[in-house]
Amino acid sequence: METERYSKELDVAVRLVQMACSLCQRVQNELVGRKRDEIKSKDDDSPVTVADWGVQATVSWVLSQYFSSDNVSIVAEEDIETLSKKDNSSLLESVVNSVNACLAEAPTFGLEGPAKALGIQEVLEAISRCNSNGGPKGKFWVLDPVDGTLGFVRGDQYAVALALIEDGEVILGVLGCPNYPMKKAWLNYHQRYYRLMSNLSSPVYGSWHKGCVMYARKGSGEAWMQPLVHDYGNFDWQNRAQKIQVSSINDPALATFCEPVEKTNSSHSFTAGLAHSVGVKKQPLRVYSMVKYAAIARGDAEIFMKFPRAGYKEKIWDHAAGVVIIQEAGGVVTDAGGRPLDFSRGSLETP
Ligand SMILES: Nc1ncnc2c1ncn2[C@@H]1O[C@H](COP(=O)(O)OS(=O)(=O)O)[C@@H](OP(=O)(O)O)[C@H]1O
Ligand SMILES: [Mg+2]
Ligand SMILES: [Mg+2]
Ligand SMILES: [Mg+2]
Repeated sequence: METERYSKELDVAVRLVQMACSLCQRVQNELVGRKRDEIKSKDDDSPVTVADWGVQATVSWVLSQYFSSDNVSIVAEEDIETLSKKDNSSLLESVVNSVNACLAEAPTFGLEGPAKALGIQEVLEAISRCNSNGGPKGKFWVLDPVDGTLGFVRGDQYAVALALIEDGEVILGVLGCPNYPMKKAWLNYHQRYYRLMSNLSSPVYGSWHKGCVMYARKGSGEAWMQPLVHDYGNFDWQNRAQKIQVSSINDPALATFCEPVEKTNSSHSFTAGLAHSVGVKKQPLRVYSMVKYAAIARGDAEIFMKFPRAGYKEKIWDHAAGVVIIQEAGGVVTDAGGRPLDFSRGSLETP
């Protein structure tokens, strides 16, 4: 039956993203509190952390356990170049520890972990196995282990994004948003609390803070959101899933648009001009990462605009999961020319 295709893939992917969110929460608490020396810069000056590598290793390892007969193919953001440098052995050790701590929790998420802890080589192999080139034919997973790493290291919003692509089409998308609560009102409460407490060096996210995981399967006409397992303990988290839909507001004067926090990632002046010209009056909602897609999918905002500077090529892992979730929640995603995003063009770019 058509609707049941990929149900195992979706089930494993949702559990896996839940588990990855738990890894990220642990690392974010440590980073924001203390271990700032474990934030590394990549060649383009963007940050990368134990969580980026740790999630990539964990997702890669679990997918290859569950779908080994499929010759799992994964396109993902990170590689092992920095981690393999002699000077970075303690960083590598932190990654291995975080992967093993995460996999040890696998049964809590209904997944099977390894019989014994993974060694350094196994972790490096799991990260570097995600080197597929993607392309127009066949099936491959796309992973952004931590999207919005800048938000992540600032103790703010970030997302774990996993998607499955077949013959150039996004079939499944799962978006974990550990700092994006199930209800928008809780976010406002959190932000007020954050401002009040911003002079504290310790993590500000208390146990009351709730994150969510969104997911959708292409063609199902449904998109779903569930709370983080980590926030609910092992209690009934799957039954707490709720359907989400994009906003029904179609008057630009009542609409809110989302955009990146960083001006260097998208021109704020260009979007302000565009918003003004179509009658948008409200202030933009600036949020790090694919949480912007999450905000649109459940109707917290109506429009998402991103216009990178000339020369920057968008990566498929920054969009795939978000696009299918928005579409199944009733929304539309296009490039600046009004065309659908093209996920068949290989690992490094959409048009
Ligand atoms: N120059 C430039 N222009 C456009 N986009 C860029 C650029 N540099 C990076 N990136 C990618 O954008 C991801 C974060 O983008 P956001 O749209 O969420 O921006 S922001 O964090 O809110 O400022 C971010 O994803 P992560 O690396 O996963 O954090 C980058 O892949
Ligand atoms: Mg990204
Ligand atoms: Mg990333
Ligand atoms: Mg990055």
